Amino acid sequence: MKSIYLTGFMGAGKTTVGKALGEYLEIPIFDLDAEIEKKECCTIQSIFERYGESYFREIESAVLQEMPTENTIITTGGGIICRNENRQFLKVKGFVIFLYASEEEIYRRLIEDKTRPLLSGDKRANIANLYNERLPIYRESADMIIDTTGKSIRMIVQEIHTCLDSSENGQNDCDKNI
Ligand SMILES: Nc1ncnc2c1ncn2[C@@H]1O[C@H](COP(=O)(O)OP(=O)(O)O)[C@@H](O)[C@H]1O
Ligand SMILES: O=C(O)C1=C[C@@H](OP(=O)(O)O)[C@@H](O)[C@H](O)C1
Ligand SMILES: [Mg+2]
Repeated sequence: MKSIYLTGFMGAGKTTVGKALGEYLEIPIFDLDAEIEKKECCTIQSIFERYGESYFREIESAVLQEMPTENTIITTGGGIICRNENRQFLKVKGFVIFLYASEEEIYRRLIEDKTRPLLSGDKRANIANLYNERLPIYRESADMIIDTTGKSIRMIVQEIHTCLDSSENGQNDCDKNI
């Protein structure tokens, strides 16, 4: 089985859902941000502060390509789809599940968050700008779309499981209209 890559905006629940999905399906799971922090011995915030976003993006692409491409769940950072190189990699190597959440829900989930450098300052405006810019790209690069808005982690995991089963049987009609 090709590895499953969870994509979506910051706060969509990629890291949280990925961990629960890995436990449920008994598949190993890697979180790209956690792998980057391990490799750099530094938090994501410090990497942005010290070296800037473009350095972070270089490391992110390199780490993406180091991850197993079979039988693994990879939870990506929200910006993975910004680079064409990464989109091509995901398209060829993986099965991409876009975790959607409404902009309002993203804001609610991240209202207290201080760990995401791209949201520092005017959080509402930063979310709105990036969200509108990225939404079509998440959609286009997805093999499956799951709406997480208002759903518990358990519900999302079960929905993904059901959708993966129907996709194996040649059907994939999960939340195509988002
Ligand atoms: N379905 C959900 N419902 C409510 N809160 C959620 C849900 N999924 C994630 N969260 C919360 O949103 C925040 C961001 O989740 P996280 O997994 O780090 O998202 P991502 O990795 O996509 O940025 C965390 O506080 C997490 O507990
Ligand atoms: O959307 C982005 O550009 C980013 C998302 C973050 O990961 P999460 O999506 O897990 O928050 C992290 O990779 C970094 O702060 C940049
Ligand atoms: Mg994450």
